[in-house]
Amino acid sequence: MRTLTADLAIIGSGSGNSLITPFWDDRRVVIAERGVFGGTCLNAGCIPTKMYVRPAALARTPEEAARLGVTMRTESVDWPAIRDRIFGRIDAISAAGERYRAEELDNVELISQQVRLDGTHALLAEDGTRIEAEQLVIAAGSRAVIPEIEGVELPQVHTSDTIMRLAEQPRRVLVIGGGYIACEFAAIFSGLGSEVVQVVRGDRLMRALDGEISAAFTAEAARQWELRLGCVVQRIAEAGDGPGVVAELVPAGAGADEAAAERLGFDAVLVAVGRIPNSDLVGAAEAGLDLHPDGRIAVDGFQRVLRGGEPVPGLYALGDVSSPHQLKHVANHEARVVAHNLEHPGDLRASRQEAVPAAVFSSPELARVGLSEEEAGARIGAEHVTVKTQRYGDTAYGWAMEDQSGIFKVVADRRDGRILGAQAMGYQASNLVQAVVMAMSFGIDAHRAARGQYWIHPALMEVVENALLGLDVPGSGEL
Ligand SMILES: Cc1cc2nc3c(=O)[nH]c(=O)nc-3n(C[C@H](O)[C@H](O)[C@H](O)COP(=O)(O)OP(=O)(O)OC[C@H]3O[C@@H](n4cnc5c(N)ncnc54)[C@H](O)[C@@H]3O)c2cc1C
Ligand SMILES: NC(=O)c1ccc[n+]([C@@H]2O[C@H](COP(=O)([O-])OP(=O)(O)OC[C@H]3O[C@@H](n4cnc5c(N)ncnc54)[C@H](O)[C@@H]3O)[C@@H](O)[C@H]2O)c1
Repeated sequence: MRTLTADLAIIGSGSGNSLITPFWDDRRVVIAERGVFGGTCLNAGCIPTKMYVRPAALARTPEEAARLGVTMRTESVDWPAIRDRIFGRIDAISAAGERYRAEELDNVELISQQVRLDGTHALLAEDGTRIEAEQLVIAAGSRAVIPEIEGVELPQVHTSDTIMRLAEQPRRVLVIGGGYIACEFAAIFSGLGSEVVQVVRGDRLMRALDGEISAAFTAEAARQWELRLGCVVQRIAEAGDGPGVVAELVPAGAGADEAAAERLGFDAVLVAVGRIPNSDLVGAAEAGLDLHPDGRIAVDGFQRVLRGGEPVPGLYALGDVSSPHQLKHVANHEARVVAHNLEHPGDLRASRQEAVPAAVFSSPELARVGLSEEEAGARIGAEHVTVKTQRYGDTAYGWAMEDQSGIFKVVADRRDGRILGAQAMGYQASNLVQAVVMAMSFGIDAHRAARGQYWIHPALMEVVENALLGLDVPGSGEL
């Protein structure tokens, strides 16, 4: 059995890879990766999905153009060309990153295997290699939940890991789920011209969002692709007469019912019903680490892993394996915090928990930060909450776009004007929400944010200005 000793050992080459700063040049580092080098965001997450979102949005352009008096037509979509452009770039970045770590740095050893904790400061690889480390970081990410549906193991059934690499664009796609991944892929495939059926257990999409935004988004989605709300897939089977599958849909809660089942044919199925932390793959429970009920590794404010409620010195976790957010910008931030704490154990920094934004790059785009109206009411009492929902269509740029659906909702405490959150649906929603992220992060109240700066006229950002001006907060109405 080989034993390696290291100053730092890292599980996971996603956000974990960024921990290897110049500080470690004269120290020994081991990084373990069981899958493709570079992690989820690069290889199968944020980056390739958004590289599909853009061509899908372009393919939808004729609809908007028609409202503005311009006649356009999307002639065709070349799926293999789109796919190869995306993965031609991504696969090369992943391979170069792996080569750099494996071959070009004398102080870093890449273990391309699954590793498990052996206690809190050692790892065991599949080939028996033992790695003893003074400090250790668990950055093992999360993986797709596979629902218990008969036929889910068929090759036509995909997760987000595989669906983007299909050889051909599917003519008909079944999307199971109503969250981030399902809503992004439903928009991608429908934009590119596939027939999409999205099956959701509940009565609306993106239920985690503000009720008003999620209801408006559900209506917009239903206009663009087929939505089956209050429905579940009870079985998927080979079609028999071709390469596709047949899926049986039944009302949610109905139980197995042959007679009530509706049978629909598809070329591909995407299951997107959530992601679970990879704490089991690293043997976190066996090592005695504290776990949340959803399987996340428990950490303190400095990202130190907890064991029996106490931080384990020199053991950190970051990203999807420990975060409730499962977002890349959160994993990146936590990696910067952990990088600092590894290098300065006597001067620990805490990770930021406030004003965490997120966007869903669907059609239309969605974005959020902070509390929804319902959450704010529960937190400070509904009587103290003031909200404003600003329609894009009631601003100058909204007229230019002839926008019919965009909305930007902001929530504040009417007593002191503190901004509590914002949610948006529409063109560039993710960029618009960033203005509120900035105000919340730097403690700028709603009136100051609206009136304490210039807003470029007639930019789309005036949607945010008008939303802030519409709140009933101290100072509102003043020039
Ligand atoms: C389809 C999709 C789209 C997304 N889009 C966005 C987006 O637009 N914006 C956004 O903010 N977030 C998005 N996300 C979420 C984002 O990708 C994740 O939050 C982020 O990548 C998590 O980073 P991480 O470093 O925690 O984990 P990862 O990047 O997943 O890295 C963990 C690595 O650890 C490895 N590993 C696990 N266990 C072991 C073990 N025992 N031994 C060795 N190696 C191990 C894994 O193979 C993996 O490579 C998306 C996710 C998906 C799936
Ligand atoms: N743009 C982004 O930032 C982005 C994009 C994709 C993914 N992500 C991250 O990845 C995470 C995982 O994405 P996701 O879409 O898989 O999860 P999600 O939690 O966003 O949505 C899961 C959906 O599946 C449904 N569901 C759960 N169990 C089910 C079952 N057994 N049968 C049918 N439906 C079921 C839920 O009701 C929900 O609609 C997200 O929460 C997000 O943090 C982020």
